[in-house]
Amino acid sequence: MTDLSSMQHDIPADRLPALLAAMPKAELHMHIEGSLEPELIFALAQRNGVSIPYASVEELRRAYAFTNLQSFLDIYYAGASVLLKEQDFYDMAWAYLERAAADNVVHTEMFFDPQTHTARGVAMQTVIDGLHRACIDAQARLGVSAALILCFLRHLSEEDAFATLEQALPLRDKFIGIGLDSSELGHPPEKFARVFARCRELGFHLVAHAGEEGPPAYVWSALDVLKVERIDHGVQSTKDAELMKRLAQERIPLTVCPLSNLKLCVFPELAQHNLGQLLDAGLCATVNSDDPAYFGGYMNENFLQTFAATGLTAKQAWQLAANSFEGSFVDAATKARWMERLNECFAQFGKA
Ligand SMILES: Nc1ncnc2[nH]cnc12
Ligand SMILES: [Zn+2]
Repeated sequence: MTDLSSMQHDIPADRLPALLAAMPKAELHMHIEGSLEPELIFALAQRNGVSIPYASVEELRRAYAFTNLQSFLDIYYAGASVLLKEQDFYDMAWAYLERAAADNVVHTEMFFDPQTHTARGVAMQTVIDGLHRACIDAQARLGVSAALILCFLRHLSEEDAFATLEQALPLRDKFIGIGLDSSELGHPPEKFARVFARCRELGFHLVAHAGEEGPPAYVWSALDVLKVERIDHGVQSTKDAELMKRLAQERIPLTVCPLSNLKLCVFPELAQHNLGQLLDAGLCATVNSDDPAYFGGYMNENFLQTFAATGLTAKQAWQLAANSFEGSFVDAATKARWMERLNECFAQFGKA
């Protein structure tokens, strides 16, 4: 039997960046529309004859200076306006999946925001078919398993969420879960109590953004009212000791996104990020990219920059990867296989 705890300590500090890049990992929190790179936005705008209010890729990239979540969302929704055809959704997802494979992501659960597209007259089927086809190809051609989670936009009404669910139900075999995203403050989870109850009856996995900018109370109500299985972000939970105890005891996964938190000014510096505190308290915290095209990094960049800034260790790297498998919506046998790959990777680095 391998002595894992000594193996995790035996990795020399100068090998940590290579280990972070090489270790197998799952991504549980990324918005596929947030993977649209400026170059692809321009290419799709030209292909579809859509005009965008930026003269060049550089000018668009310069606009990515955010002060909070809303300042980002305004640009993010504008960027998504170039997506019209099934092939557009496929191309966007495929570009992300290739990047994920390069970062040794073995499994990804991708959020999508159908209301952003159906409000512009794009059919639900166009959105889901394009994304789903990329997921199928990712398994076959990249060896990456990929699944979709449909998110309701919380700045819109519950009635709109119900209508969106109705439109998506004929395609229910193509997504595994339901999430809640967009402007958090002023839109508490309980606004969506009834539609989440319906999604639960239908057998979907449930997640929600909570405690990104919003208070710990939103994390409580995501758990108790919406009955979600994971909390997206959740970094504000450290302000509530009772909540921290509950999250640790129930091993509720928190899908933390360090570069997103930095770019949206949730933390003033990456060095002040509370990821280490969440791990030390025994929470099932994970690292994720959120909207990688907008926040300056995909998975490995999130790991590398966060570890460099906060001094997290190889043992914590192992814990984060293990947490990502634990928190994923796959069967136990698949999780066990990924854990073996993770341990093999650490054993290799321990020897080198
Ligand atoms: N970080 C984030 N928070 C809430 N909604 C989002 N939609 C895309 N990224 C988001
Ligand atoms: Zn998010």
